[in-house]
Amino acid sequence: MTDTTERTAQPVPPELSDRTVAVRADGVTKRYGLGENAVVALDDVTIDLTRGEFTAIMGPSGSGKSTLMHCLAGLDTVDAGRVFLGGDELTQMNDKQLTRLRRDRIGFIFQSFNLIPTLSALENIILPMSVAGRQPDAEWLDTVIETTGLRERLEHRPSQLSGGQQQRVACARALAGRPDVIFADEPTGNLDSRSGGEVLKFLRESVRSGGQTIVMVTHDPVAAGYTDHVVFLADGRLIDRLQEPTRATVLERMKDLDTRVAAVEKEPRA
Ligand SMILES: Nc1ncnc2c1ncn2[C@@H]1O[C@H](COP(=O)(O)OP(=O)(O)OP(=O)(O)O)[C@@H](O)[C@H]1O
Repeated sequence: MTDTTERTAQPVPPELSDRTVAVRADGVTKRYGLGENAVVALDDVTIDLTRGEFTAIMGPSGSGKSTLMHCLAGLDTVDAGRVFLGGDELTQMNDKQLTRLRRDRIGFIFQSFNLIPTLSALENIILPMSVAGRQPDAEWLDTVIETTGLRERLEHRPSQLSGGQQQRVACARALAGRPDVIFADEPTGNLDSRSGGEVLKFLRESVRSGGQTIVMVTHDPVAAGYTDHVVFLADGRLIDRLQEPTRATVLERMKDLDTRVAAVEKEPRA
């Protein structure tokens, strides 16, 4: 449950009250450094991510993908603009509230799996709930274990699992608490194409059958082809979107991206 007592009440944009928007960035700007050395990592980014969709964030290296993900997930502060998770404004929350929100309402999947080496697969899967003092929903946990194909591996430690199996543990960990949204940062970056494909199929299935909302940063057009829609960043700005992407249409759009990047770079910043 969200504690609203510690933050200043701010009007929530009315369109968020229909509950179809899972995550929203509204005019978000993020700078790193000061003065001449300042880097504008995000430049007035406005985006709505729909509940129950699988979204890919793509763009060239340094375009702001990770920064956007971190700002949307309450892992980083913004310099201007507002970020919402459902009807709750992250940019009005203090550190304690953000920690609680990330723990209770957001799942994370990282390229490097980030499993605890001394814990078994099952202990890793239920760790966020254990930390939060919550009991896993036994039926849902069983479904997650079944669909990730980990039943025979639950007692194994991460070092006893393949990369693909470790990432499936990380996926199961992210899904087990039924978060409002899962943020995945290059989840298949350390996997061979077969294991990567299995993880992506699983993520897509959790969106299609389970109604999960997933936001994934990726460089890979194949990975983006598993999603419902792709947003493209260049130089900290949102420059394009693609619905129902396939590997081919993503590749085609990426070819066009260089031209667009050149055009964006010519535009003066506000
Ligand atoms: N902590 C930081 N301090 C200073 N500059 C930063 C910091 N984090 C990111 N940046 C800069 O902000 C810009 C956007 O970085 P970001 O990591 O979001 O890009 P990205 O698209 O995720 O890149 P990549 O695909 O290479 O991971 C880059 O110019 C980067 O150098």
